[in-house]
Amino acid sequence: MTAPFAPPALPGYEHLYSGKVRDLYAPLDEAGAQRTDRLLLVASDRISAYDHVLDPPIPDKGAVLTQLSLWWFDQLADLAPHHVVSTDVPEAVAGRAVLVERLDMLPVECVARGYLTGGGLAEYRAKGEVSGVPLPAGLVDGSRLEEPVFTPSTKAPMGEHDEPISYDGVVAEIGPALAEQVRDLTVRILLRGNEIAAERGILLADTKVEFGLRGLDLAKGEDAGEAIRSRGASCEVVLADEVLTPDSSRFWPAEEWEPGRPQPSFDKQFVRDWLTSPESGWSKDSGVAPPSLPAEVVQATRARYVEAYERLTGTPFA
Ligand SMILES: Nc1ncnc(-c2cnn(Cc3cccc(F)c3)c2)c1Cl
Repeated sequence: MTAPFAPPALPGYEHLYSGKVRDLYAPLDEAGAQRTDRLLLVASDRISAYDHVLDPPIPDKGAVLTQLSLWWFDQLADLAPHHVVSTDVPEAVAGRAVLVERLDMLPVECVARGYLTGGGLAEYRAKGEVSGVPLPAGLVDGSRLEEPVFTPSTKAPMGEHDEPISYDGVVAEIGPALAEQVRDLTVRILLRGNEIAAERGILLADTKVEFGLRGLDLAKGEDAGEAIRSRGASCEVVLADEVLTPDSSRFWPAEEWEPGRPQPSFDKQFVRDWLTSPESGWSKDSGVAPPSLPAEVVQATRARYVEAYERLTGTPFA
């Protein structure tokens, strides 16, 4: 992906990969070779909407979401060990990068939904179920589910959309023990997240987490999938990537929740409203890149990220 905003070169690190809004680096050892036990996860200020990376970046978005994720890892430490090693990172990415333990990642996007919307709602409307789980009749956009439903998907190749898979598909991919463990953990993480967030006026409609294995000890050239299926059940499951951020989860302002229509996004509504207003001169089905966001939309969006962080953590964003 030729990112419009090139990720910074970081001395002592090699850039490995860039997603829409995040960049991945490998620390180098004294000989200049990639360390194989660590990664540097960098959150940029880029914001994505309607499958486009928008312009300009949102100042401090990367730092706010990194600090929020670190706070959640700490809140969830009794549920699952995590991959964070250090926040001692290069000055160029201070506050918005994390040094993490390199894990053997499970090839599953672990999604749990506490409220029905988006792709889950579409599947429900078509089939009366989501990811093979039957749901009661009469649910509408934004309906709260009795308990969160695990709706996993495969990790699509770069730039493509993840494909929903059934729970049995997850079992086939990673084995029954790990499948049950990640389903249970994903649901518990969303429940705990909502216990904490609801008190602060935020609903987490759904979330996507990723897990990696500690202790798989892949041999050179060994097939990871095979190793996971055969030895994964005796490894430690570690919560990786980012957790319960507005980029990995749908954040809704609790006081505006009203089932039966699309819910406003806590953080992205100003962007969506402007992009879909006549003022932008853009149409989301046009397939062309959206115009640059006006300064007031950028500032209002920055303020919503800071507000989410301060409400949830109870700490002023520095
Ligand atoms: N602890 C880990 N061990 C091994 N791999 C990963 C890993 C690989 N990819 N991703 C997603 C991603 C995170 C940031 C920036 C990107 F561009 C992509 C996460 C992790 Cl977090």
